[in-house]
Amino acid sequence: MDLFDSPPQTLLEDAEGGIRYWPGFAGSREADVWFAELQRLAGWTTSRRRMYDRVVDVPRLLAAYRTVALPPELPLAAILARVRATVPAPYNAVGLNLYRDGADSVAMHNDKLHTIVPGHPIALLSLGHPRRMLIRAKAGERGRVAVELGHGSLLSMSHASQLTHEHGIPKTARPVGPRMSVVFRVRPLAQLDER
Ligand SMILES: O=C(O)CCC(=O)C(=O)O
Ligand SMILES: [Fe+2]
Repeated sequence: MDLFDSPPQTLLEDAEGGIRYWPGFAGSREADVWFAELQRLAGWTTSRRRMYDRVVDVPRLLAAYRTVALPPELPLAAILARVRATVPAPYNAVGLNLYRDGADSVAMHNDKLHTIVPGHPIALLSLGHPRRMLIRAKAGERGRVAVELGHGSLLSMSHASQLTHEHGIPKTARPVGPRMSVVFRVRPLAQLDER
């Protein structure tokens, strides 16, 4: 069977496709090129967030585009076409995260519900050094799944899964190189500029 026809691993089942993982979504040479171009050319920014009574740096770099205005020097249109062929949806926004080293992370969360349209998935391409994602039920037994998001892999998460589960990329003390995620979402029109 061709690598690109490989079926996904199902990490969570629900009525909307659950959470699925394609380890070999992109070939490693192609993923190398995407990583290098995005690292060099995307409009990376730092951000600050209120955490309780403090304002802290978001521990990763961010970039965001609407799919109707993708900069032509970035490989995002090609990536989007490939992602849509595997996880079809009318994606209108792409957010990029760059984890510079093991100190960069994203805390356990679900994607903000007012910024994603019900019924549509979130599709997440990973590039660069593998990092572990934890997925945990919000209630009940709180069973936990860990998935090592490899270079060139794709993860899809249903909208429904954002109601029942949290996900995050914990910091790691292991020496790790940079890792990027390229996250396609269907945003409500009024929320297109929100991350
Ligand atoms: O980088 C990742 O794999 C996760 C990013 C994420 O959860 C988000 O951007 O909401
Ligand atoms: Fe998320």
